[in-house]
Order: sequence, then C-alpha cells, then structure tokens
Amino acid sequence: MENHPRIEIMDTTLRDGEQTSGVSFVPHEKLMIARLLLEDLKVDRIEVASARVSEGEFGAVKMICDWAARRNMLPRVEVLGFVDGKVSVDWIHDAGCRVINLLTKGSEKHCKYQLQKTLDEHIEDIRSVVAYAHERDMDVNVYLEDWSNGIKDSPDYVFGLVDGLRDTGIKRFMLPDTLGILNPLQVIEFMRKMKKRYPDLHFDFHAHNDYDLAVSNVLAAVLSGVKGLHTTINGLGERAGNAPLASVQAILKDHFHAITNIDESRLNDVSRVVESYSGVTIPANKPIVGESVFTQVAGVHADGDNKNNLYCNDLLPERFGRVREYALGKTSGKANIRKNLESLGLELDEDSMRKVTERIIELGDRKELVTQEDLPYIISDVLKHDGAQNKVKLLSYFVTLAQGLKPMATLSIEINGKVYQESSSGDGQYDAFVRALRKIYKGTLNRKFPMLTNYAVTIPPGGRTDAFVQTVITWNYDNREFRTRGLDADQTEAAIKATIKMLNIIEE
Ligand SMILES: CC(=O)SCCNC(=O)CCNC(=O)[C@H](O)C(C)(C)COP(=O)(O)OP(=O)(O)OC[C@H]1O[C@@H](n2cnc3c(N)ncnc32)[C@H](O)[C@@H]1OP(=O)(O)O
Repeated sequence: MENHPRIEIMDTTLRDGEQTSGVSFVPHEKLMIARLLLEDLKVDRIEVASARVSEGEFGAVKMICDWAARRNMLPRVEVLGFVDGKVSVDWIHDAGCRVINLLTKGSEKHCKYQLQKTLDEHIEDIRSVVAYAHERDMDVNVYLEDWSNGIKDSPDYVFGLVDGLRDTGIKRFMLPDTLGILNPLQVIEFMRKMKKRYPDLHFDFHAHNDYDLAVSNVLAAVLSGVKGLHTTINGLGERAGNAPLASVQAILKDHFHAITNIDESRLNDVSRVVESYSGVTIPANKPIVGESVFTQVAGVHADGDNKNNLYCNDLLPERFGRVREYALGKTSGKANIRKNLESLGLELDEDSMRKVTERIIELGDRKELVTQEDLPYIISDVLKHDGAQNKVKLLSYFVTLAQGLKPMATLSIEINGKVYQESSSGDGQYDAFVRALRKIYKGTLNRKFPMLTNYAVTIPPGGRTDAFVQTVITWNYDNREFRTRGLDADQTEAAIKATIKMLNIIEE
C-alpha cells in the first residue's frame, strides 16, 4: 500500500441509506442532506436515488441537481440506474443528473436467475445502455451487483463481464459485497485478484454490515489498493447497513494516514441531522457520534486525564466538534466530580467533596441518572442547605385534566424575590404549565425562555416498587444545550421539577 493513499469517498446515504427499513426522506430533507454532504463534509461524490422509483424521488433528484449545477457540483451527484434500454438513462438525464451508476449483475446466478440472460446477452445490453448514456453526455460507473458471491463462486463470469466492458469508457467499476458475506481476509484475496488482472481500472468497494465487518472490510479493501469507498451517515443502509462514514474517516486517517477530503469537524452535526430526518436513533456507544463515546465513567480515568491526559487516545472529541464529558454515578470518584464542578465554575473543600461523592455513589447504586446540572442541587441538599439560595421557587401550582376540556395550569412562582402568578391552557398538563411560565418570562418580564429540544420519560430501572418516573428534558438557551432531570411518582410533577431546576440554572 502507498504511504499516504488518496481515497475517494462516495456517500450513498440518500440511496442505499434510504433502503433502511422504515426510512424515507422527503425531497427537502434529501436536498438538505445532499448540501451537508457536499458542502460541509466535502465528500467527493454522492448517490442520491435509484432511477424510476417514484415522482417524489424524481422531484428530489431534480432539486438536488438544480442546486448542485448552480455551484458547479453536478459531476459529484450520481443516481443508480438499471440495464433497461433507454428508460433509466432518460429518467436520470431528465432529472438533471449527469452520472449514472449502472446496476449490472456481478454474479452468474443473478444474471442467470434474475435477468434470465446469458453473460454475452447481458454484456450486449449493458454496452448499449453505456453507449446511449455517453450519447446523452453522461458519465457511467457500473455496480457489479453481488460481486462478492460472483468472485467466490463464478470468477470466470466476473472476469468475462469486466473484459466485455472495459473498453467502453466506464469510469469506475464498483464492487459491492451486496449481501455482506465477506471477511477482511477474503476482501484482500479477491480485491488483489481484481487489481492484478486490471491494474489500470478504478475500483470502488461497497460494504454491507451483516456480520458487523463493514468497516473492517472497507479497510481491507484500502490495503488491497482500492481507491474509492462507499459509506453512509450513521451506517444506514439495506438490512444491517453500510460502512459508517465517521468510523471510516477516523480509521483511514489514524491507522492508514490516508488522505480524504472529509471535514471531520462536521461529522457529528451531520450525523445528528440524519438521525433526526431518518428517525433511526444513533446508539449511545456508536464510535465518534454516539452520545456517550467521549464520556469517561471510571474515576481512575478522570484522575489520569488530570495527570497528563493518560486516558486519551487519538480520537479527541474536539476533532469532531464534541467535548469530553465525565459521568456521574457509582463509579465516579472525586476526579470525575471535580471535572464536572470545574465546568460549572464551582469548587468544594475536601470534606464537602467527600459528602457529595458519597451521595452521588448512593444515587448511582439506585441506578439513578445523575447529570452535571444535578450537581448544584446535590451539593445544596448534601450540605444541608434548604434551597433558600435558589433564585426561582415554585410556591404553588394547580393543573387540571378533564374529559372534553383543554388542560389548564395556574401557578405562583417567586423569581429573584418577587412573586408572579399566571394561568394558561395547553395541549397537556405540562404544556399548560410551561405556557403559563412563558407568559411570565416573555410577557411580564420580557425575557427569553429556553427552547425545549427533547423530553424523555423513563422508569428508572432497578426493581423499585414505588413506580417513580424520571423525566430528562433537554433545553437550548443562548446556543447552549443542557439537560435537567426530575424524579417523581407523577410524570407531570417530574417534568415540573426538571423545569424549575432549569430556571435556576439560567438565573446563575
Ligand atoms: C444493490 C442494490 O441495493 S440495488 C437497489 C436498486 N434500487 C431499487 O431497487 C430501488 C427501489 N426499486 C423500485 O422502486 C422498483 O423495484 C423499480 C421501480 C426499480 C422496478 O419496479 P418493478 O418494475 O415493479 O419491478 P420489481 O420491483 O419487481 O423488480 C424486479 C424486476 O427488475 C429486474 N431487474 C433486476 N435487476 C435489474 C437490473 N440490474 N437491471 C434491469 N432490470 C433488473 C428483474 O429482472 C425484474 O424484472 P421482471 O419483472 O421483468 O422479471
């Protein structure tokens, strides 16, 4: 392998990624993701749809191509097409796209059983589609669908196909492990066969994750001299998905010193947008983009970070626009707690530190989630403060729920020593409560009120019999995101407790 190979990334979130069960993007979402991929992440190429799928898909491709053409990016937009005479070429051309990724059959059994053609007939059909696409001024790449089975079971078929197409001006031969059956050793063996026989052809490799080997296989392909890789954001894709761009980028850079165009500082943000549009939640432990992958949990690790960053690897969160966090729970020692206090600008003496640590461990033992924003409350509780220093105190409130009537809330609250009272209706009891609060903050006090960006209700695990619910609310205030937690037997009351904590935080 060269010392610093240059690797081209083709992202297929908008084609194969949309083949994730239950995922469907509407045109403006496709356009937004296309822009983020090309402009922000700077991937080399994007595949945005399959031809012929639907009118909506045609509209989406058109929107993306119009936008890309205005920015001279049209050659970087690709659409998958079929060996169907003029139909796919015309569909793709009419949508404004100038690159077709032609789906040919890369295994004998697909050709024989699905298309019911001989290899020679298939080559003839493909050559006529390629010639027609070239007539219409389009570039052609070809997928050898099911190549991994083909090269294993029918290599002569695969070589016959490539031999029959290599003089047609096809730009890239894209080799998919369509069913995710290969392991890295096989990828190296089969790719090297291809490279040896066709040293001058450009090969892309397209992995699937059925055995959780997509990323490893992609890297094996790079080791074998492949110059192009297919990825998706968050590893979306048919069945178990494709190779996730974030992981591929990190490994290419850190393990192979490979050169890509990817701006990794945007990976996290783009992953969040795709998470939201796709509705597929990113697992908390997903490398690079998972919520907890930059959180140190063990106290010994936090202590080591204080002493010359002993527990940091090359995956520094700042590279990806993220920050290191230190979890609070039963395994957090003083060092974890001190790190959290530092971020809040708080300091404690040794004795108070010991008491607060003990309380956090006790809460952790009960499987309760402790957030950084809980710390000031734990401190005031442990150090026997009665909450008198809280600048916002809920004095009383009343919420109603009645069949056929909108829920109502009335509350009385003290803010910085002054008492305010308000009422409101809402779509639910908590909504009515927040609307009444907003009236006070925005109407009476002429102040901003944080935006609620997430609301998660869980039952804390651990077999407790008193059926507590835990509400964790994520807020955005002055471009700062933070979470507060409320615990109560009643869901509305848990949310109200989390809200009052939030109000005290913004008063700090
Ligand atoms: C590697 C991959 O992931 S490939 C992903 C390809 N993309 C898609 O499949 C997009 C979603 N698909 C669709 O919307 C539809 O399947 C369409 C519009 C493409 C075709 O729809 P339909 O005409 O209803 O056919 P259907 O969905 O049953 O597909 C099977 C037909 O495609 C044919 N076909 C399969 N592969 C190919 C190919 N590479 N080129 C041409 N035709 C093909 C089959 O032979 C079969 O034809 P037949 O009905 O004459 O026997």
